[in-house]
Amino acid sequence: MTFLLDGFDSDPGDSGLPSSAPAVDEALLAGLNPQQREAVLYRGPALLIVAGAGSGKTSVLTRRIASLLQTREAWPSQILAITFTNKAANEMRERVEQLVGGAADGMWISTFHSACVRILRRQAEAMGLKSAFTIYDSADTRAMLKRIIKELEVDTLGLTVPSVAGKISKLKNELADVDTYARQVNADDPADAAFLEVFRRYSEGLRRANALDFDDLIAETVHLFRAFPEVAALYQRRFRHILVDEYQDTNHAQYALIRELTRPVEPQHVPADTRTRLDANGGIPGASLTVVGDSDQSIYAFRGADIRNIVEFERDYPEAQVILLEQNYRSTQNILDAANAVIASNFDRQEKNLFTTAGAGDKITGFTGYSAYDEAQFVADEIQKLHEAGAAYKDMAVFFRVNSQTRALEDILIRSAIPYRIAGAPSSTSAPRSRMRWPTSCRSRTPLTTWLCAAS
Ligand SMILES: Nc1ncnc2c1ncn2[C@@H]1O[C@H](COP(=O)(O)OP(=O)(O)OP(=O)(O)O)[C@@H](O)[C@H]1O
Repeated sequence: MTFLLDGFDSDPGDSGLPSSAPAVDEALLAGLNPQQREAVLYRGPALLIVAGAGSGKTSVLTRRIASLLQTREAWPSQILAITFTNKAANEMRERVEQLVGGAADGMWISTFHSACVRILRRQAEAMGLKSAFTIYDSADTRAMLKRIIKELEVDTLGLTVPSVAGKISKLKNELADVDTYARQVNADDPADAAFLEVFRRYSEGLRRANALDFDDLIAETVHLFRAFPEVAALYQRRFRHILVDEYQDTNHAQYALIRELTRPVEPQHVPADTRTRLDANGGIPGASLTVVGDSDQSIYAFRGADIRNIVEFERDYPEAQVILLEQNYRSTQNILDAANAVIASNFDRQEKNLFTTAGAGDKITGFTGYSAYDEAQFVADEIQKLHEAGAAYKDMAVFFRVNSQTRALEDILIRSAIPYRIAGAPSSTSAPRSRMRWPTSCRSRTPLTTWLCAAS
């Protein structure tokens, strides 16, 4: 087996982890508050930046990366920055490039999934896969599961495509495969036994198709590193600075991946000609890890995010430095006080108190309506008032807890001829509206509802 990677065993300067502040160009630090500045400049094995909403974490992360490049503490290829979305990765790359220009070329700024795809394509052979493996998206997964459930006729046991897909995803995010699950399953329970068989056939189907699903990308990379320490060592040697954004939303597999990547390189995996500083045992110290997050902003618990990853960071990395970013640059103090009061009752959180120098601002208005339509009418009236006072519609936003709540507001906005756009969810108006909105009236068949039903 041959392993190919970019040249990286020649650090710029000393590759160790200096603990004193580096000589960073002051222009890069311009405008930062003292905590942000410390978060950019701190050097050590592990750093947790607890960043409240709107506290400038993106500015800090990008400047931290830029400072590593500018001071030549790292080659671009030695930096791995992980974000949660491709959009965030592109934005971060652009912002780093604005700060250091072409010096950012060759740096890995990507999502967990993209980074794992790159690693797996290079090392696929070790996994018994062809490097041109296919990636199954959720539609491919659903199609295969639908076929398997039908073949096995297990829908009668309550196994649906979404429930099975969700359970398989959860297991993979916990790094459990078919064999691990088989050991813990209750074989006397027909539904459990059926699920195990579906999971088994699904895994075999993926392998026959030389395919991996989204969750496999991360789990298989972890398995690869654990099964082939020499492969893990390649990436441990390569990435000397690992930065992870939105750490509160990492699941167990993502957490395990970061743990593998930040392990020290064992002496037997250190090339004889390395110019990297070695530790007392002749190995290479683990990569420097920076994570940014906020337990109060965790939003992915439903898909396996484990808030303990951030809350227990200091246990996992005992030498970690913790820096709190509490100054908010987006909101007024009244809004922050309300937010602080709400998040104060979150469990498992790092204590912090958001503040601003922007002043108290307007008071918050609370309104309790009698119905969803009552609430929606209130919102629409407020929008009209603001608009008449000179505010542009595009500068206003309405937030919802669940997508289904858009329906009442959309109805009222349409009626009031207020232009709007739904972000992040399908518009409820694309659903068969009259049938869903007037089911009772349709049965009563007044002339108006008859027409509405006919139009649906
Ligand atoms: N030191 C600072 N002085 C003035 N403005 C700042 C400072 N730091 C950040 N900001 C501004 O605060 C806003 C939020 O910054 P940024 O987007 O980096 O924050 P964030 O923590 O990533 O936000 P969120 O997590 O809520 O998305 C931006 O408009 C940014 O320009």
